[in-house]
Amino acid sequence: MKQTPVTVVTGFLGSGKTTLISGVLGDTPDRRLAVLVNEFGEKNVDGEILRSEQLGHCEILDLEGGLIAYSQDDAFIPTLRELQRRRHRFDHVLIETSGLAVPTAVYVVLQSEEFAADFVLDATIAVVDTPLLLGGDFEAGTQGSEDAPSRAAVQALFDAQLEHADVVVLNKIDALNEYDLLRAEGDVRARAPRVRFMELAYGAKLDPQLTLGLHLHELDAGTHHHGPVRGVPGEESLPLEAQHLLDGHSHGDLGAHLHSMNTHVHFHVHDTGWQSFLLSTDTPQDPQRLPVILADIARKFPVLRAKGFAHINAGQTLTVQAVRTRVDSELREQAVPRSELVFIGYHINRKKVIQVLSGATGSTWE
Ligand SMILES: Nc1nc2c(ncn2[C@@H]2O[C@H](COP(=O)(O)OP(=O)(O)OP(=O)(O)O)[C@@H](O)[C@H]2O)c(=O)[nH]1
Repeated sequence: MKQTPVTVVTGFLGSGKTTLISGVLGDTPDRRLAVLVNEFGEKNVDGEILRSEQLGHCEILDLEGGLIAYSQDDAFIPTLRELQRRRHRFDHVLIETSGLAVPTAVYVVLQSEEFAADFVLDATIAVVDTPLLLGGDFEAGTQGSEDAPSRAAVQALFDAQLEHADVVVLNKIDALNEYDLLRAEGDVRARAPRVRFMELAYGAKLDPQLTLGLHLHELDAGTHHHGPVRGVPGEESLPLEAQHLLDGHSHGDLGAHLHSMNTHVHFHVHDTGWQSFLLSTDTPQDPQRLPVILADIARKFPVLRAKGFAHINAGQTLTVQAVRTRVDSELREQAVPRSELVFIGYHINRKKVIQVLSGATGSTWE
């Protein structure tokens, strides 16, 4: 049996990974897909969203616990093992990494003795929130300024995700003009010159042919190679002369492999500045007011992402998706027993968020 291709979808918090994957799943009814969703936070909202679309040809598996780790991983490795046993049932595996992860740990696990013969990396796709990129939100701030640590942490992660991508998808581009797109492409190329393809996703839609079955790493599968692809035409496809620039990601022997594991640990040591917490309440929420309140909270505190479900009444639920101060919400005819929102940010103060949220909504959040 051929190796099962694995596509890794990475991208910063709220860039549109789940939306994009959901579109790909909808467009590929003929493929049997397994989707592994890894979220940073106590609750897997993305997994629930994908499952709610009821796509019979896909199996959605949650990976709890934040970041996929190199070893002693109690979520990713057992799940992959489980998929390995049922490999004949799937044509392709998609892994959505958390918005705070760099996908190198996934590569190392895929290349390990246990999995290398059965799985092969197809491509790593990084999804970019283009308006935020153009707005300078992924730039480090002025040294000494109050938000400098948070901005530096955001930039480091954003750049690291791009650095490991084969394909970068410029997302949320619906309202952008050609000049903006060229500027965004230039910015990405300057940060990550080794990216192979740039794609534009209008309305978070991408042709599945540009997403699945790219075979960008197949020729290298036996040689533990995650660097430039040798099988794709064009000058970008040539291997880099200075392979050491790949920071341990292109290697043909075990020594280099071990080296790569060591050099990448720093990306996965959890930066304790990143925090996430789940707040919930039993009190029904006002669907008009809640989004306004959440935008206000993102203005007051370093909350970069908030998402979840709010209980409105016996028959209605508000799905809430906030990326910084931009809050999307949607009323659904579906009941949830209580409101649950996940907040993610850099050094956010849970108590202060509770205070403002409880005061503004007139409910006790805890
Ligand atoms: N306007 C616009 N909004 C989008 C687009 N793609 C995604 N969004 C919105 O962006 C928000 C975040 O989208 P998600 O798909 O949940 O992002 P994500 O990368 O999976 O988020 P995390 O897993 O939390 O990192 C949602 O409100 C989406 O509706 C797009 O192309 N245009």
